[in-house]
Amino acid sequence: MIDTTLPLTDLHRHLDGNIRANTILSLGREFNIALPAQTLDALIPHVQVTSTEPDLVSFLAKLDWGVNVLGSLEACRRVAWENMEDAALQRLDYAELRFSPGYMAMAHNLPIAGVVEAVIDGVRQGSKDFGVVARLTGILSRTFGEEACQKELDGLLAHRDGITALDLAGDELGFPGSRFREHFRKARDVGWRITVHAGEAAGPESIWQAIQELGAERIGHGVKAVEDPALMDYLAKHRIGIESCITSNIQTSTVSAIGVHPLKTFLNHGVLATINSDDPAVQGVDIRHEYEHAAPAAGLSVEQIRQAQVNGLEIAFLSQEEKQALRLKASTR
Ligand SMILES: O=c1[nH]cnc2c1ncn2[C@@H]1O[C@H](CO)[C@@H](O)[C@H]1O
Ligand SMILES: [Zn+2]
Repeated sequence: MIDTTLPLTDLHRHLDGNIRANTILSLGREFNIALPAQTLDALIPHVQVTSTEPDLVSFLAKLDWGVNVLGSLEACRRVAWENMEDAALQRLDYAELRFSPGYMAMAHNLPIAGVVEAVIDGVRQGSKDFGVVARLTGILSRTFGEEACQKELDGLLAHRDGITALDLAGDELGFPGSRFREHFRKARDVGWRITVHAGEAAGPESIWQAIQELGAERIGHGVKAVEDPALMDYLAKHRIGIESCITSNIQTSTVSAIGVHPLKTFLNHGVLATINSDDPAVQGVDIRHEYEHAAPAAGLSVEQIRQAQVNGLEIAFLSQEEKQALRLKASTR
């Protein structure tokens, strides 16, 4: 189902939602952190979603052990580098990795700007070592409020050249985008691209808000857009990309069953929708699973899956020249 003559992209992957269970064990030992289990098998249920969670916030709690073991900046660098190794193992040509430096810094009170620097460094090194093109998106974790997000933004701005875009993630219902207008104005002022998690836990109004007030050029999840025909038309007309993450949407109970996932509706409507992973290690899936199993189960035809793959490069935060280089590489392998 993956067309190997086209670049394979993953535009929506949380680097801090993709910390290997084995690495959690190893860092737990290194920093003497009492983990809920000492063996891989026993740890899995604590760090991985094994069935559907009742809502987004319960799902997000599964990411906590991964960041709780980040006891040093070197640990942050390590998980960033391992994310690039994972990207290569999954045969990605292009990975957009996102991370919340404030969330990663929290448990051990690490300097936020230091976390940003360590992640940039780990991803750069990994990109070289494994030959996968990567870009980084900074996340403001809305769950911790406006002030914490301002500190997070400052840390990201301290290394602005290593960052391509800004995103807003976390508890969408409790912390609406309207609280973060100023943060995103600053991000646009320094020339960052904008993508926002919206229409996942909240309704279509949250997607309108992200576009009109935060300047979102792409939307993470956006599942609730199908409830608003005018929004569907707007997304298609203005080429606002949708980063769909099918398995994630089932596990967070955002979508009630895989057969009714709206990705095929987006594609039928001419929306630039794409297939992505979200938090692979926490979900127990990878991008290939999303293309080969989740997308067909969500009712996508072979042609629609191919269209989603084409869209992945189309809406990537890359220049036309960078996209063309990736197309050429894929078409001649
Ligand atoms: O599916 C998701 N929806 C909303 N927020 C998410 C999702 N997965 C992870 N995060 C959030 O992203 C930050 C870490 O990168 C954290 O704020 C985490 O809660
Ligand atoms: Zn996400």
